[in-house]
Amino acid sequence: MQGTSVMPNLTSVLFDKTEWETPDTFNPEHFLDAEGKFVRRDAFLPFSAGKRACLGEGLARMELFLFFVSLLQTFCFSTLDGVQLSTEGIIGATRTPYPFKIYATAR
Ligand code: HEM
Repeated sequence: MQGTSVMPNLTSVLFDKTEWETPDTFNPEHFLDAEGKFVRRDAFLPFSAGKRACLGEGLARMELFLFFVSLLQTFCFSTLDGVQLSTEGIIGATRTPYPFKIYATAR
């Protein structure tokens, strides 16, 4: 009906067991082929798709790249002994990780 608000739930595709080998695990190999080269996956839609897709995608990708590359060039990150980090999160308008502690050691 005209005027109806629609909120797509991207979790259904970003954690789709028929699209991802290990959807509940941090697994960079989701984006690597057998030779270790980057592969684009159609199911990776954090910025949504179609006419109402994110207008800030280019800016967000650039900022995330600069932010994480600067951190990784400066620090080594590790977990506290015996602590296993969880990919579970707090569900709201976005999915946020539970608070966690890690070591950041200067490189
Ligand atoms: C990691 C960062 C970001 C993610 C994951 C993200 C994700 C999304 C998603 C999924 C939508 C579609 C929402 C819907 O279904 O209606 C959206 C819309 C939008 N985003 Fe982003 N976004 C990010 C950063 C940004 C930034 C940095 C800007 C602007 C500087 C931006 C501007 C917008 C705008 C204007 C829309 C509405 C587009 C429309 O409805 O026509 N976003 N974003």
